[in-house]
Amino acid sequence: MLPAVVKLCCGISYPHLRNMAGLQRAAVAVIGQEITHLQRWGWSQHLTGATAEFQYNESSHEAVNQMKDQLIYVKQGQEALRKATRILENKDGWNVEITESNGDVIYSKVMPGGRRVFRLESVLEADVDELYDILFLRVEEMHKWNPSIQQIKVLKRVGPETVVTHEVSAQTGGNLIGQRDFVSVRHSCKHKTHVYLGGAAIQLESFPPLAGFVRAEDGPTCILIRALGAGKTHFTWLLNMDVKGWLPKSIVNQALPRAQLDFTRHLRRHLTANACPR
Ligand SMILES: CC(C)CCC[C@@H](C)[C@H]1CC[C@H]2[C@@H]3CC=C4C[C@@H](O)CC[C@]4(C)[C@H]3CC[C@]12C
Repeated sequence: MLPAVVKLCCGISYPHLRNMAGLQRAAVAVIGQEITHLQRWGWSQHLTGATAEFQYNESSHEAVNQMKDQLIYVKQGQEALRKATRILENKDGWNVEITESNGDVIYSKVMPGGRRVFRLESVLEADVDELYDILFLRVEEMHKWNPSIQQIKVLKRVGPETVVTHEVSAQTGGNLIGQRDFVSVRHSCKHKTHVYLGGAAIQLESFPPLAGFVRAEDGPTCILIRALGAGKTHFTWLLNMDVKGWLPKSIVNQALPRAQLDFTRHLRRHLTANACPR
């Protein structure tokens, strides 16, 4: 019962909870209560002190530490989403960058510190669940329909709403920036009529930059999908990327909105190819 409650509380699937002895379960219970508390009141500072008041033995130590790690990823994902939505909510300073004949518009804005971020607004012929499935649940299949991506691998499934991913962009002809790889935490927040997909670059000791690759940083970023009815959705994508490497700003600021238009074009094509006959 208890492991199930903890799993429900934090959305973490953790197989060896099932085999825990009394004291270990009690340690987990303390964390479970803490998680419930954090979820109720918002994530607060006391995450690192979550288990401090409880004495647990050696064998449960590792399990508890792993749970703490997982909580940290969830917290990072939530923070990325919060920061990215704050950028989107601030309506000041956005300029139209590109207007497409299909109605897609890309706006851009210079953030304090000088980085230009891009916001794509688009209407897609798909429902919220379908896009959630394609963009979050089947993230590893993205390279199959999007030639800008060489590979996406889920490194850690932290829970149903949070994953840690390794992404490699493709070396395509028109890509002036060159191939990049990213390690990110991706966090989703799904409701019936809207979905938030947030993400941010993270450092993983177990996954240092690969030789021959420039490790770029994506985020804080988010995609917001909103149902419009009649099988249509509004798609907002904040692209906030540090591509790293030595590149003139003008090249980067041209390539990023291009990458957004390419992405949406491939996504539309994939949606049409997958459409069920009505
Ligand atoms: C211009 C060069 C450097 C990069 C081109 C490829 C870019 C557009 C690719 C590389 C990795 C990709 C991201 C990989 C994973 C996700 C998580 C998913 O839930 C929504 C889409 C999103 C956020 C992708 C958006 C497009 C993306 C940022």
